[in-house]
Amino acid sequence: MKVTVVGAGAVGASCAEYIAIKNFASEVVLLDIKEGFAEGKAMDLMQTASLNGFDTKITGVTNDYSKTAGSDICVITSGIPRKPGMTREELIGINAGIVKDVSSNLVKNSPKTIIIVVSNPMDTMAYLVHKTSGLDKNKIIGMGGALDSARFKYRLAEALDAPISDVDGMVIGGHSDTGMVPLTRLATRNSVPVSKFISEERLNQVMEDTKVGGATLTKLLGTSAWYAPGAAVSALVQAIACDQKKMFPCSVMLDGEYGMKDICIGAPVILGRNGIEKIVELELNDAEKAHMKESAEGVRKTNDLLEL
Ligand SMILES: NC(=O)c1ccc[n+]([C@@H]2O[C@H](COP(=O)([O-])OP(=O)(O)OC[C@H]3O[C@@H](n4cnc5c(N)ncnc54)[C@H](O)[C@@H]3O)[C@@H](O)[C@H]2O)c1
Ligand SMILES: O=C(O)C[C@H](O)C(=O)O
Repeated sequence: MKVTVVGAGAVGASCAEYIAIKNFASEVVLLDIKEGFAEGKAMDLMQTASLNGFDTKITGVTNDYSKTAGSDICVITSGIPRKPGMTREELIGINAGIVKDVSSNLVKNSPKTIIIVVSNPMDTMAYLVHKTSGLDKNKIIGMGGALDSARFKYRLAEALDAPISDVDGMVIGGHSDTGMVPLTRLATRNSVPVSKFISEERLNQVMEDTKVGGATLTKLLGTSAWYAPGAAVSALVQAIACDQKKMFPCSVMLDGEYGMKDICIGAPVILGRNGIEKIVELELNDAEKAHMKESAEGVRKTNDLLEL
């Protein structure tokens, strides 16, 4: 199993590290445009192998796509992150060109690859890869919901004063400060709806804190987060590589599901060796449907800025 990660920055390196530590891939190629940077990150990570007990071979390359040939899975993290006060959507001007070039180079060298898009604004970047790469739709996956759901569970556990392993919940919709749809109605603590334990007001607070999860970290860190994003990407890569048939909310091209077409937006999917093996349609209530519709309008507005 060969995995390429483009962008050896904060998220790319974190993702490569988690993939290696989980020890399921034979090879991870880190590629960056900055001279020597990916080589340095790869060497540093390889020097943790004997300490962390993994056999995955990590190599770094400067913009040499021939070294990515035959990748089963490629992850795109190249591009700029936001600074405090910015939205993800403001990154489109720089990141769209980068993502388009990178995905075209990846597909040229690995025509059968599955691509996981991470660069922001992620739903629009996933849409761009759908429109320009020629890959089948099951092979293009946007990572956002897995991270947002992890943050949702963190906030739920905090509100419930419970261990995170006790809680379950999912965030669908767009990966943006206003577009996320945390499904509070379906969130549980050991199968019991969380509304049994906390007030509606507290649950609304959990929802709002979840939606601005990325912005909160960006304000604290001065740039956007990388540990949980890297872990979320590695979980998707593992689900595909190990054919786990696990369910994650991912940005997926819809064709009638959730009443939408021609849009990439977060919805639960089953991930396995073929990438997106199924889109799971949940029965949403009217408020959730309205929230999803509003979220989609926001994503479409950003998609309209693309020069396709
Ligand atoms: N979808 C998500 O949930 C999620 C989570 C976190 C970050 N992100 C996004 O991921 C992206 C990367 O974030 P980061 O914190 O790792 O940024 P970073 O600046 O640390 O790393 C980005 C790397 O991309 C490289 N790069 C730029 N152009 C390139 C090109 N054409 N080819 C190859 N490499 C190139 C840069 O040299 C840099 O090393 C940002 O757009 C950020 O918003 C998304
Ligand atoms: O918040 C960001 O800009 C980065 C990423 O999308 C995140 O949610 O951490």
